[in-house]
Amino acid sequence: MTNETPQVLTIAGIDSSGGAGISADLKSFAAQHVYGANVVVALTAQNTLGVQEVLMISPEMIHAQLQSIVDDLRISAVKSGMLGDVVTVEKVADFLKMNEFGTYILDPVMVAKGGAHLLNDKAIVAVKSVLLPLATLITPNIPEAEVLSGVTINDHQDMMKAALKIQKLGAKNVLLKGGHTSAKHVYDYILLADGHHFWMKSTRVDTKRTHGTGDTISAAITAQLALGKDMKTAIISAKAYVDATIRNGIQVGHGHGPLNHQAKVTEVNNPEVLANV
Ligand SMILES: Nc1ncnc2c1ncn2[C@@H]1O[C@H](COP(=O)(O)OP(=O)(O)OP(=O)(O)O)[C@@H](O)[C@H]1O
Ligand SMILES: Cc1ncc(COP(=O)(O)O)c(N)n1
Repeated sequence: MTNETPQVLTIAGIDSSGGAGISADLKSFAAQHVYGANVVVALTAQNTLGVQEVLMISPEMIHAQLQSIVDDLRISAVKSGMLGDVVTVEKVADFLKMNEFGTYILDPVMVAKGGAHLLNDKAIVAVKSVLLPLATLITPNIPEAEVLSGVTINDHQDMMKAALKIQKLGAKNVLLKGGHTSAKHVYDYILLADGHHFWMKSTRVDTKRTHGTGDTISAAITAQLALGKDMKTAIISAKAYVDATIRNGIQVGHGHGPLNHQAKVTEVNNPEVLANV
Protein backbone atom coordinates (compact mmCIF):
# COMPACT_ATOMS: atom_id res chain seq x y z
CA MET A 1 0.00 0.00 0.00
CA THR A 2 1.20 3.53 -0.76
CA ASN A 3 1.61 6.09 2.02
CA GLU A 4 -1.92 7.13 2.86
CA THR A 5 -2.75 10.63 4.07
CA PRO A 6 -4.67 10.32 7.36
CA GLN A 7 -8.35 11.26 7.08
CA VAL A 8 -9.87 13.22 9.94
CA LEU A 9 -13.34 14.59 10.57
CA THR A 10 -14.68 17.76 12.16
CA ILE A 11 -18.30 17.96 13.36
CA ALA A 12 -19.09 21.63 13.98
CA GLY A 13 -20.66 24.85 12.77
CA ILE A 14 -19.80 27.05 9.79
CA ASP A 15 -18.68 30.65 10.34
CA SER A 16 -19.56 32.68 7.21
CA SER A 17 -16.52 34.92 7.71
CA GLY A 18 -14.22 31.89 7.56
CA GLY A 19 -12.39 32.58 10.83
CA ALA A 20 -13.74 30.00 13.26
CA GLY A 21 -15.61 26.68 13.25
CA ILE A 22 -15.24 24.32 10.32
CA SER A 23 -13.31 26.83 8.21
CA ALA A 24 -10.61 27.15 10.88
CA ASP A 25 -10.55 23.37 11.33
CA LEU A 26 -10.05 22.64 7.63
CA LYS A 27 -7.28 25.25 7.31
CA SER A 28 -5.59 23.82 10.37
CA PHE A 29 -5.91 20.24 9.04
CA ALA A 30 -4.45 21.27 5.69
CA ALA A 31 -1.50 22.97 7.36
CA GLN A 32 -0.73 19.71 9.22
CA HIS A 33 -0.98 17.75 5.95
CA VAL A 34 -3.98 15.59 6.80
CA TYR A 35 -7.19 15.24 4.81
CA GLY A 36 -10.18 16.92 6.47
CA ALA A 37 -13.85 16.01 6.09
CA ASN A 38 -16.63 18.05 7.67
CA VAL A 39 -20.12 17.43 9.01
CA VAL A 40 -22.05 20.71 9.37
CA VAL A 41 -24.41 20.91 12.36
CA ALA A 42 -25.12 24.66 12.22
CA LEU A 43 -24.85 27.58 9.83
CA THR A 44 -23.92 30.88 11.39
CA ALA A 45 -24.22 34.31 9.80
CA GLN A 46 -21.08 35.62 11.46
CA ASN A 47 -18.25 38.08 10.96
CA THR A 48 -15.38 39.42 13.02
CA LEU A 49 -17.86 41.65 14.92
CA GLY A 50 -20.10 38.84 16.16
CA VAL A 51 -22.71 36.21 15.35
CA GLN A 52 -25.80 37.66 13.66
CA GLU A 53 -27.88 34.49 13.00
CA VAL A 54 -27.71 30.76 13.75
CA LEU A 55 -29.57 28.04 11.84
CA MET A 56 -29.36 24.53 13.26
CA ILE A 57 -29.25 21.70 10.71
CA SER A 58 -31.96 19.04 11.13
CA PRO A 59 -31.03 15.81 12.98
CA GLU A 60 -31.94 13.86 9.81
CA MET A 61 -29.50 15.88 7.71
CA ILE A 62 -26.77 15.55 10.34
CA HIS A 63 -27.38 11.81 10.38
CA ALA A 64 -27.21 11.66 6.57
CA GLN A 65 -23.87 13.51 6.52
CA LEU A 66 -22.39 11.23 9.20
CA GLN A 67 -23.61 8.17 7.31
CA SER A 68 -22.09 9.44 4.04
CA ILE A 69 -18.74 9.81 5.77
CA VAL A 70 -18.62 6.32 7.29
CA ASP A 71 -19.90 4.70 4.10
CA ASP A 72 -16.89 5.89 2.17
CA LEU A 73 -14.04 7.50 4.09
CA ARG A 74 -11.59 5.95 6.53
CA ILE A 75 -11.57 8.37 9.44
CA SER A 76 -8.85 7.92 12.04
CA ALA A 77 -9.65 10.86 14.32
CA VAL A 78 -12.71 13.01 14.99
CA LYS A 79 -13.10 16.42 16.60
CA SER A 80 -16.25 18.30 17.51
CA GLY A 81 -16.73 22.05 17.97
CA MET A 82 -19.95 24.09 18.10
CA LEU A 83 -22.85 21.64 18.64
CA GLY A 84 -25.66 24.01 19.63
CA ASP A 85 -28.41 21.84 21.10
CA VAL A 86 -29.18 18.58 22.94
CA VAL A 87 -30.40 16.66 19.89
CA THR A 88 -27.14 17.33 18.07
CA VAL A 89 -25.01 16.43 21.09
CA GLU A 90 -26.86 13.12 21.44
CA LYS A 91 -26.59 12.38 17.72
CA VAL A 92 -22.83 12.91 17.84
CA ALA A 93 -22.53 10.71 20.94
CA ASP A 94 -24.47 7.88 19.24
CA PHE A 95 -22.31 8.19 16.14
CA LEU A 96 -19.10 8.02 18.16
CA LYS A 97 -20.33 4.97 20.09
CA MET A 98 -21.33 3.13 16.92
CA ASN A 99 -18.03 3.75 15.12
CA GLU A 100 -14.79 3.13 16.89
CA PHE A 101 -12.52 5.89 15.61
CA GLY A 102 -10.05 5.58 18.47
CA THR A 103 -9.42 9.29 18.81
CA TYR A 104 -12.09 11.85 19.69
CA ILE A 105 -11.21 15.45 20.57
CA LEU A 106 -13.98 17.40 22.29
CA ASP A 107 -13.70 21.17 22.01
CA PRO A 108 -16.62 22.17 24.26
CA VAL A 109 -17.42 25.42 22.40
CA MET A 110 -19.97 27.40 24.43
CA VAL A 111 -19.71 31.13 23.72
CA ALA A 112 -18.23 32.95 20.69
CA LYS A 113 -15.64 35.72 21.15
CA GLY A 114 -18.38 38.32 20.59
CA GLY A 115 -20.56 36.80 23.38
CA ALA A 116 -23.08 34.76 21.32
CA HIS A 117 -24.14 31.47 22.92
CA LEU A 118 -23.27 28.52 20.68
CA LEU A 119 -24.41 25.78 23.10
CA ASN A 120 -27.66 26.09 25.06
CA ASP A 121 -27.87 25.28 28.79
CA LYS A 122 -29.51 21.87 28.35
CA ALA A 123 -26.89 20.94 25.79
CA ILE A 124 -24.12 21.83 28.28
CA VAL A 125 -25.56 19.18 30.62
CA ALA A 126 -25.67 16.69 27.72
CA VAL A 127 -22.06 17.44 26.70
CA LYS A 128 -20.99 16.73 30.27
CA SER A 129 -22.93 13.48 30.58
CA VAL A 130 -22.70 11.87 27.12
CA LEU A 131 -19.76 13.37 25.22
CA LEU A 132 -17.18 14.07 27.89
CA PRO A 133 -16.80 10.38 28.88
CA LEU A 134 -16.06 9.53 25.22
CA ALA A 135 -13.30 12.13 24.83
CA THR A 136 -9.70 11.12 24.28
CA LEU A 137 -8.93 14.80 24.92
CA ILE A 138 -11.11 17.74 25.97
CA THR A 139 -9.92 21.29 25.26
CA PRO A 140 -11.91 23.82 27.33
CA ASN A 141 -10.94 27.48 27.67
CA ILE A 142 -11.11 29.02 31.15
CA PRO A 143 -14.86 29.94 31.15
CA GLU A 144 -15.76 26.52 29.70
CA ALA A 145 -13.63 24.74 32.32
CA GLU A 146 -15.40 26.73 35.04
CA VAL A 147 -18.82 25.61 33.75
CA LEU A 148 -17.78 21.96 33.39
CA SER A 149 -15.94 21.66 36.71
CA GLY A 150 -17.83 24.10 38.92
CA VAL A 151 -14.43 25.56 39.97
CA THR A 152 -14.01 29.35 39.76
CA ILE A 153 -10.64 29.96 38.12
CA ASN A 154 -8.54 32.82 39.47
CA ASP A 155 -5.03 31.33 39.40
CA HIS A 156 -2.89 28.38 38.33
CA GLN A 157 -3.95 26.24 41.30
CA ASP A 158 -7.59 26.68 40.24
CA MET A 159 -6.73 25.61 36.68
CA MET A 160 -5.15 22.41 38.03
CA LYS A 161 -8.14 21.76 40.29
CA ALA A 162 -10.61 22.30 37.42
CA ALA A 163 -8.68 20.05 35.02
CA LEU A 164 -8.60 17.23 37.59
CA LYS A 165 -12.37 17.52 38.14
CA ILE A 166 -12.97 17.40 34.38
CA GLN A 167 -10.76 14.33 34.07
CA LYS A 168 -12.74 12.69 36.87
CA LEU A 169 -15.92 13.31 34.82
CA GLY A 170 -14.47 10.94 32.21
CA ALA A 171 -12.25 12.76 29.70
CA LYS A 172 -8.95 10.88 29.38
CA ASN A 173 -6.69 13.86 28.74
CA VAL A 174 -7.38 17.55 29.47
CA LEU A 175 -5.93 20.68 27.84
CA LEU A 176 -7.11 23.73 29.75
CA LYS A 177 -6.35 26.72 27.49
CA GLY A 178 -5.28 29.88 29.25
CA GLY A 179 -5.95 32.49 26.55
CA HIS A 180 -8.71 34.22 28.54
CA THR A 181 -6.52 36.27 30.89
CA SER A 182 -4.76 39.60 30.42
CA ALA A 183 -1.38 38.56 31.86
CA LYS A 184 1.88 39.10 29.93
CA HIS A 185 2.22 35.36 29.39
CA VAL A 186 -0.38 32.74 28.49
CA TYR A 187 -0.25 29.44 30.38
CA ASP A 188 -2.07 26.35 29.09
CA TYR A 189 -2.33 23.43 31.52
CA ILE A 190 -2.22 19.80 30.38
CA LEU A 191 -3.29 16.80 32.45
CA LEU A 192 -2.60 13.50 30.72
CA ALA A 193 -4.36 10.15 31.14
CA ASP A 194 -1.48 8.67 33.16
CA GLY A 195 -1.52 11.60 35.61
CA HIS A 196 1.54 13.27 34.06
CA HIS A 197 0.95 17.03 33.86
CA PHE A 198 2.73 20.07 32.50
CA TRP A 199 2.32 23.71 31.49
CA MET A 200 2.96 25.45 28.19
CA LYS A 201 4.02 29.06 28.60
CA SER A 202 4.21 31.61 25.79
CA THR A 203 4.31 35.38 25.45
CA ARG A 204 0.86 36.88 24.95
CA VAL A 205 0.42 38.57 21.57
CA ASP A 206 -1.27 41.91 22.06
CA THR A 207 -3.87 41.55 19.31
CA LYS A 208 -7.62 41.33 18.66
CA ARG A 209 -6.96 38.80 15.89
CA THR A 210 -7.77 35.70 17.91
CA HIS A 211 -10.98 34.52 16.23
CA GLY A 212 -10.85 30.74 16.02
CA THR A 213 -7.77 30.07 18.19
CA GLY A 214 -9.57 27.28 20.09
CA ASP A 215 -10.80 25.58 16.91
CA THR A 216 -7.37 25.87 15.35
CA ILE A 217 -5.41 24.30 18.21
CA SER A 218 -7.90 21.44 18.70
CA ALA A 219 -7.91 20.70 14.96
CA ALA A 220 -4.10 20.73 14.86
CA ILE A 221 -3.98 18.29 17.79
CA THR A 222 -6.51 16.02 16.04
CA ALA A 223 -4.30 16.02 12.95
CA GLN A 224 -1.09 15.38 14.87
CA LEU A 225 -2.67 12.42 16.68
CA ALA A 226 -3.90 11.04 13.33
CA LEU A 227 -0.30 11.33 12.11
CA GLY A 228 0.73 9.03 14.94
CA LYS A 229 2.17 11.51 17.44
CA ASP A 230 1.78 10.85 21.16
CA MET A 231 -0.54 13.16 23.10
CA LYS A 232 2.18 15.37 24.63
CA THR A 233 4.03 15.88 21.34
CA ALA A 234 0.76 16.51 19.47
CA ILE A 235 -0.32 19.21 21.95
CA ILE A 236 3.05 21.00 21.98
CA SER A 237 3.28 20.96 18.18
CA ALA A 238 -0.31 22.27 17.81
CA LYS A 239 0.43 25.02 20.33
CA ALA A 240 3.44 26.16 18.26
CA TYR A 241 1.21 26.19 15.18
CA VAL A 242 -1.55 28.30 16.76
CA ASP A 243 1.08 30.66 18.14
CA ALA A 244 2.44 31.19 14.61
CA THR A 245 -1.07 31.87 13.25
CA ILE A 246 -1.69 34.49 15.99
CA ARG A 247 1.78 36.09 15.87
CA ASN A 248 1.72 36.65 12.08
CA GLY A 249 -1.74 38.25 11.90
CA ILE A 250 -3.51 39.40 8.76
CA GLN A 251 -5.98 42.29 8.58
CA VAL A 252 -9.51 41.02 7.88
CA GLY A 253 -12.68 42.70 9.18
CA HIS A 254 -13.18 45.29 11.90
CA GLY A 255 -13.44 43.17 15.05
CA HIS A 256 -11.85 39.93 16.29
CA GLY A 257 -9.98 39.08 13.12
CA PRO A 258 -9.03 35.59 11.93
CA LEU A 259 -5.70 33.82 12.19
CA ASN A 260 -3.07 33.48 9.49
CA HIS A 261 -2.98 29.80 8.56
CA GLN A 262 -0.20 30.45 6.03
CA ALA A 263 2.17 31.38 8.85
CA LYS A 264 5.41 29.43 9.08
CA VAL A 265 6.13 27.78 12.41
CA THR A 266 9.63 28.63 13.68
CA GLU A 267 11.61 28.21 16.92
CA VAL A 268 10.00 31.41 18.23
CA ASN A 269 6.63 29.68 18.36
CA ASN A 270 7.69 26.78 20.58
CA PRO A 271 6.13 27.12 24.03
CA GLU A 272 8.22 26.79 27.17
CA VAL A 273 7.26 23.44 28.66
CA LEU A 274 7.26 23.54 32.46
CA ALA A 275 6.53 20.95 35.13
CA ASN A 276 5.35 23.62 37.55
CA VAL A 277 4.60 27.34 37.43
N1 LIG B 1 -3.29 36.75 22.70
C1 LIG B 1 -2.73 35.52 22.65
N2 LIG B 1 -1.40 35.39 22.49
C2 LIG B 1 -0.80 34.17 22.43
N3 LIG B 1 -1.49 33.03 22.54
C3 LIG B 1 -2.82 33.09 22.70
C4 LIG B 1 -3.52 34.33 22.77
N4 LIG B 1 -4.85 34.07 22.91
C5 LIG B 1 -4.98 32.73 22.93
N5 LIG B 1 -3.77 32.14 22.83
C6 LIG B 1 -3.51 30.70 22.78
O1 LIG B 1 -4.42 30.16 21.81
C7 LIG B 1 -4.95 28.90 22.25
C8 LIG B 1 -6.45 29.00 22.39
O2 LIG B 1 -6.73 29.63 23.61
P1 LIG B 1 -8.04 30.31 24.09
O3 LIG B 1 -8.03 30.28 25.56
O4 LIG B 1 -8.16 31.67 23.45
O5 LIG B 1 -9.15 29.34 23.49
P2 LIG B 1 -10.61 29.63 23.03
O6 LIG B 1 -11.21 30.69 23.89
O7 LIG B 1 -11.30 28.33 22.97
O8 LIG B 1 -10.43 30.18 21.57
P3 LIG B 1 -11.60 30.69 20.61
O9 LIG B 1 -12.83 30.83 21.46
O10 LIG B 1 -11.07 31.96 20.05
O11 LIG B 1 -11.77 29.66 19.56
C9 LIG B 1 -4.23 28.60 23.58
O12 LIG B 1 -3.10 27.83 23.32
C10 LIG B 1 -3.84 29.99 24.09
O13 LIG B 1 -2.74 29.93 24.94
C1 LIG C 1 -19.20 28.22 14.01
C2 LIG C 1 -18.34 28.64 15.14
N1 LIG C 1 -17.67 27.71 15.85
C3 LIG C 1 -16.86 28.09 16.87
C4 LIG C 1 -16.72 29.42 17.23
C5 LIG C 1 -15.84 29.82 18.40
O1 LIG C 1 -14.78 30.63 18.03
P1 LIG C 1 -14.51 32.07 18.72
O2 LIG C 1 -14.61 31.86 20.21
O3 LIG C 1 -13.16 32.47 18.30
O4 LIG C 1 -15.59 33.02 18.27
C6 LIG C 1 -17.45 30.37 16.46
N2 LIG C 1 -17.38 31.67 16.71
N3 LIG C 1 -18.25 29.95 15.43
